Amino acid sequence: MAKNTYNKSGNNGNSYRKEKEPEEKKSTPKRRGNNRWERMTAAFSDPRMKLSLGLLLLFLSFFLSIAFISYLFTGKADQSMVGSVNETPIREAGAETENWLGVTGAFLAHWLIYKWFGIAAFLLIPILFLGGYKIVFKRELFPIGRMTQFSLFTAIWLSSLLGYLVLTTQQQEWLGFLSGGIGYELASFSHDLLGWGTLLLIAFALVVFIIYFFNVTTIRSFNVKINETIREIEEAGKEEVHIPEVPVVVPSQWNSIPTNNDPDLAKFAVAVDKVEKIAVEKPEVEPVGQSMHFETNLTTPKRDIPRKPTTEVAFSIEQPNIADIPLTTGSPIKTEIPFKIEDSLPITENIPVLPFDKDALPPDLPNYDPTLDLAHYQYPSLDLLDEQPIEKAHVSVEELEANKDKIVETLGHYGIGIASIKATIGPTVTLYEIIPEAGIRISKIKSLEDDIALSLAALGIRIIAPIPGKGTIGIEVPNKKREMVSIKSVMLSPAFQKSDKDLPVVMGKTISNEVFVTDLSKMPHLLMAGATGQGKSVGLNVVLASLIYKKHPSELKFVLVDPKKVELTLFNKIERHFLAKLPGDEDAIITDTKKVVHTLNSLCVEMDLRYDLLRDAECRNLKEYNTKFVTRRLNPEKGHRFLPYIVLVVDELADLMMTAGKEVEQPIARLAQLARAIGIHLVVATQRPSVNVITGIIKANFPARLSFKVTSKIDSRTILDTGGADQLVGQGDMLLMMGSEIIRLQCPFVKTEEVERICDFVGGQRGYPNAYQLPEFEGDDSGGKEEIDLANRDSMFEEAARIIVQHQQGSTSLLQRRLKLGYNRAGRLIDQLEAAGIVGPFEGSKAREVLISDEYSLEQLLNKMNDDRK
Ligand SMILES: Nc1ncnc2c1ncn2[C@@H]1O[C@H](COP(=O)(O)OP(=O)(O)OP(=O)(O)O)[C@@H](O)[C@H]1O
Repeated sequence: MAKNTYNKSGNNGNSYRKEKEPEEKKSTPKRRGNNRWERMTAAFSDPRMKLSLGLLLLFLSFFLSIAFISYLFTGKADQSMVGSVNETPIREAGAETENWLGVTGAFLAHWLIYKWFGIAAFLLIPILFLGGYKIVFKRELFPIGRMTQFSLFTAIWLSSLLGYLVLTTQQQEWLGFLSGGIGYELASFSHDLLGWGTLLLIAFALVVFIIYFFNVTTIRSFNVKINETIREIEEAGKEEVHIPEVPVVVPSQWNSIPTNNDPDLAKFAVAVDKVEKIAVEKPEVEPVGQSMHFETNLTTPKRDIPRKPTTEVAFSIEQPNIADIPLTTGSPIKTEIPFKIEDSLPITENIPVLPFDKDALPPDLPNYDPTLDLAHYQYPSLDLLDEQPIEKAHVSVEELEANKDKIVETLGHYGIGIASIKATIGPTVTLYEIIPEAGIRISKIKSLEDDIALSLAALGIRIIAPIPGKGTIGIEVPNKKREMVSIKSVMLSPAFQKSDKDLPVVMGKTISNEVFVTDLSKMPHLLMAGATGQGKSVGLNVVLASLIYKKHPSELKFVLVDPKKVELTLFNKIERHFLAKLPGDEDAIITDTKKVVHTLNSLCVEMDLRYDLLRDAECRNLKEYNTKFVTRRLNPEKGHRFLPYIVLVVDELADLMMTAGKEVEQPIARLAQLARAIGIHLVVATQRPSVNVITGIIKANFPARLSFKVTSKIDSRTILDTGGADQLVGQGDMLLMMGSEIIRLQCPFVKTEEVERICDFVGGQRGYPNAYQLPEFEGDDSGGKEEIDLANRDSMFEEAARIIVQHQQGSTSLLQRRLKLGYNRAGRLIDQLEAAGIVGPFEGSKAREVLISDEYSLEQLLNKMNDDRK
């Protein structure tokens, strides 16, 4: 890895050295000769002089080229003239000379070729040309130093070789120009000493020159050099894009996204558009949260070099520390990459660094099918339910007329005139809708409710004044002979059969004999009340049966709480299909109050886990999340899983509230408040709808409330915020309040044997190996905490501390997920963190308070702990 160095002297070099003291500062006296030398160098540094010198060298190179070429043809003829040039007047000599460049051309060629280097003298020409070109055009066509070395060696070496040729052929007169005088003399001298060994010497000289010239150190690298040279030539048409050392800051929040094969390998991409991808192997990486550096060269064909910074560079980084980075969905990291192509391109603006989507799973995978684990599961059929004799509610014309007359008469006693009256016969009651004469106040009619009931001599008169959305006044009068609404009859209805609701529940029949199907996921929780024997247990069975009929075991789990210990035991049989329980518990149906508290808190933990998953997946609710999971857009290796709905059924809240009070109230309220989005729904029943059971906080979080007959108006108000439930006629006659609307319904009847048959049918099929496991909940009742020895800290203590502080959330489940730990170890870690003062004490279902606010303070604390241990 190249490191940026700097030069204290302030120049741009990469080396650091002391600058020499300026000569002037030395106190030695100046000599006169120095002045002349300075004037000369000053004259040569004059740009005009430089240009003239450069042109002179270029001129000489052309001059010699012509003179030398001419010499090859005229050299012989001019030889005698050159030999007698001192004795012959210059004009005469000029007239005799045949060289194209006159006496000077002939003279220079004769000396340089014939006398000195032979034809190797031609190698002087490129030296002169390159020197002149460099001075004139301020550009180097070829490294002039290397060219000079090459030319001088070759001139001597070639003339020696040719000299040896001339010598051994004894053709000096004819061939002497090939070797020149120097070559011939060297060859003669060597021949006298070595004989034909001269050739070996010449060959050896060539090898030594190559070694030095190409910087060869071994024979293998010699080959490599040649290959490199070949490659250099091949790459001559390419230009190099250099991306200098770039700091890429990995925020502490960002995730490592380990690969399947190599958990230590994290990948990042630098998007610069187009060009090609390049992988950088193992650049140095500093710890996460700080910066890492990489440097790379992009080689790309010249024509593809973008004028704008449009390159994509992908590089992989080995990060030994990255396995412990908390996994979160990372947003792109931005960094600045100065991007240069030989000064010709502008430096780029911000180039985003994007994480590779490793979340993306192979696109050709089919959708995930949650039902495949129990692919042969058979939904229960309606044949399991009893055929009920069709006993329609029978209200005779006489009964209708008599009731009508009584209503008109009773109201008449109180001065209320009736404009019109009509009757609708329901399964349990008949609704008389009346339109009073003009000027009658509705509140007056409502206040006469009891008097009218007395006059009609029947129980269960309910006055609805006015009927919402109709503007009429309703008087519900129980039928003398009521209709039994069988569960089979309502389940057979298209409203239930064709329902596409997420959690469809058939609630019963309305006053106008319509089957009423509701969606529990929309309710999203249901509070049920009713005096004993009025149909609550039947109602709960109807809810459970509806869901079992419509959902696959992979989509729905029940948590059943039955303090009465008898009502829900039938559902034990479907434990491995539809029930959820705490790990290690034998019974799936919870009857013990202490276990109820644990289970409720465990559901709160499950809720928190689910919220984390939804947040990671950037989904707003369970449906979106599951859709994303099914379509393979969530990676199971990151903890994502298909999330079934969980329906918590509590039969008899009153018992629990009496024995556990707040311990039960808090988690129920918390679940009711928050659990709707993550698919946990509550159905809570009580026979005592008093304010100490249905507390304000519980009531406020259950917008959907259902009441069977209750014993008093006060109870009715407690559950429904209005009277009316006390006027019901029992046996499944009920009022359902959803928001501000109250509907009277007849709950369907399901016998215990029918429920048993359904459970036998489901339970008789192959199920999951176990009930659905709820997360373990760490209660504060698990006996006194053992003394925590911080000297023997868990090996993951520091990582756990960092995660907790980074997220500012002291939760065991967070550690479980981030560190992939079992509950017990994560729990121990939390205890140690508490002992170390990093998190606060246990706070029920809420996450513990984090006492360290930032990572810096944490590191200080950790360092201190490490020092103490030493
Ligand atoms: N929907 C219904 N249709 C007809 N009869 C019903 C209906 N619901 C309940 N009954 C009758 O009322 C009886 C008592 O019902 P259920 O056991 O559901 O009452 P409960 O409210 O659960 O009482 P407890 O609180 O004592 O358990 C049933 O045995 C049945 O005869």
